[in-house]
Amino acid sequence: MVSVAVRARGLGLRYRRKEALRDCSFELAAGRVTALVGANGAGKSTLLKLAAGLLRPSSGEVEAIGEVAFVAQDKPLYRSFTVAEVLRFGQVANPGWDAAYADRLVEEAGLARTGRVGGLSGGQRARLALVVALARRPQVLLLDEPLSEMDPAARQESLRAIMVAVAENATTVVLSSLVLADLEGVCDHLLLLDQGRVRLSEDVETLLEQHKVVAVPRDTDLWPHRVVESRTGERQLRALLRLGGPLKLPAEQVDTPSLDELVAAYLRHEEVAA
Ligand SMILES: Nc1ncnc2c1ncn2[C@@H]1O[C@H](COP(=O)(O)OP(=O)(O)OP(=O)(O)O)[C@@H](O)[C@H]1O
Repeated sequence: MVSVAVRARGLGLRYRRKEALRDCSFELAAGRVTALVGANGAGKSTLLKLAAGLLRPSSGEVEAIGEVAFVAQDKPLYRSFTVAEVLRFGQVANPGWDAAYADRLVEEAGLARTGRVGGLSGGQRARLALVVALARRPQVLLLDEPLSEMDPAARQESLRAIMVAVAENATTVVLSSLVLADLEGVCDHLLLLDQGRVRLSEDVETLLEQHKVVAVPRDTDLWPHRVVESRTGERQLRALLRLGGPLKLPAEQVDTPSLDELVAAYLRHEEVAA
């Protein structure tokens, strides 16, 4: 049986006037990497803060099992501290701190120990925040747009560090991102938020298997498949389908979408009520 590391049931959060999350239910398996995606304002940060215990739900509940580390979008670190001081503070504040691992990660990130946080670039600060989170050896690692300010090399290295942590400690990772291309091949699970609701919470492999892009004559009957998105030309119909059974089309009319394309199509199209 798969053990669950993060579980939400009927989770809702209302900021004064704004309902940021509504009736969200999902389960994330331990040791998996979840990409949390959605448009600006969809509720990603709110969901992570709730899972980290920094906000209290207005309704329902969310539970993360074990030691949780959360890195917020603005990567809060004391600007007047040096990198070495940040690490020392991390050690004092966290009983599970792995100092040797922290040193190694700082070295890999090329961060000078004597440099002050205030003098780091946004991307370097993001890497340091990630080091601090990883060095706590948490069971659940919640990262709010961890890669957004990093250059491509730093993104790759940070993702690698996260993947090593997952492999070594079976860490459960949830990371939000607006750019999915980075996460393709890294995430096992997709949690897609749409205006505060869970639109998809599924295994990435299953999602990719169950969606196809087809280019067919206009009058083709697509039943029993569900059309996520379609574009009709003069004679052709191009559609992203969620399969409702075997797809009986010639191979040249069928393509597999990338995860990025799939998510973009879902985000462009609001759910049509059944
Ligand atoms: N402190 C707050 N007070 C009032 N409304 C808020 C607050 N924080 C967020 N919101 C609103 O709640 C909704 C969800 O915000 P949230 O930051 O969770 O979205 P997000 O998906 O993380 O967005 P982004 O991709 O832009 O970071 C938005 O409409 C936002 O304006």
